[in-house]
Amino acid sequence: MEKYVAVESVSQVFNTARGPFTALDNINLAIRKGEFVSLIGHSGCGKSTLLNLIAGLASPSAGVLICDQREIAGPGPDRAMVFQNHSLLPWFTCFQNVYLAVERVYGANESRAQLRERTAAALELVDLAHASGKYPREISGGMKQRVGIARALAIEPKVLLMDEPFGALDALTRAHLQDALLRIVKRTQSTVVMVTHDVDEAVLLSDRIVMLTNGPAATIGDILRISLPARRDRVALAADPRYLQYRAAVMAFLHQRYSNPEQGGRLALVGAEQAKSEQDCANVA
Ligand SMILES: Nc1ncnc2c1ncn2[C@@H]1O[C@H](COP(=O)(O)OP(=O)(O)OP(=O)(O)O)[C@@H](O)[C@H]1O
Repeated sequence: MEKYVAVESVSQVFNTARGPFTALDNINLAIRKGEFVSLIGHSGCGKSTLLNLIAGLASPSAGVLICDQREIAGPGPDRAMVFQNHSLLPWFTCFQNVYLAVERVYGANESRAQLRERTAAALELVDLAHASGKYPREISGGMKQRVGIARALAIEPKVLLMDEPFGALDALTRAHLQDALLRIVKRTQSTVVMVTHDVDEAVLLSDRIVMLTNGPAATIGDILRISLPARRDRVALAADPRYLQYRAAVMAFLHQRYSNPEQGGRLALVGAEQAKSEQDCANVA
């Protein structure tokens, strides 16, 4: 497998008032170009910490992270982040918010007309050309989030990093944006790493789901490869036995092998055999 993003023996220890806190312990993950990978795990297990390391917003305590054969040593235009909170500048229009990012990356080498063209194309990609002159306060939460995605895509990052991008949205808007994201990344062939809490979202969008164990010292507990057609129709998938099987496997990991730490701590590993037999039952049901 041609690895494009690589996380090699990465650990992250934070210095806290109560001493060192190991958030991540020995994470190894290789992601190929164009792959869509979701990170899932209970609250506080270290998903954002891992995403921030790939973004270059923090350095690991141990190990190395690589993007396109270069060590990640800080943030760069090859990796763009979309946050749960869209973080748009309220005094700028949608167009200006996207333009600002485009100018920062391409301003030195391209004319203003080219920068405007890039900005308009990105807004078009998320179906927001009609709202480009509006201010963030004048548009809905889902539209703001789409501007955030346009801003990230406009700089043509090699890797799109998303931290619960649809977490704050209602179910219908979320479904609409998930479908839009699937279409967009198919068109742009972007490599995507997305943090999510939503099992259905993970199965619908991902090529692989990386499941993290509970912290502290979280590590990768399991990786599930999703072999579903690239063009995924949520309505058809809802009754697809493979979809239900993948869903059950993630649920078994989250609720049996590693249940919520806030509801009883790190439970004993149920074991692959039991998880598998439960998964088989779910398949039959
Ligand atoms: N700067 C920091 N200093 C100390 N501890 C930190 C720091 N950042 C994160 N942590 C701790 O590391 C662990 C992982 O945090 P992280 O935010 O990555 O989890 P998460 O899986 O993204 O959680 P959530 O799903 O709730 O957003 C948590 O216990 C958190 O308290």
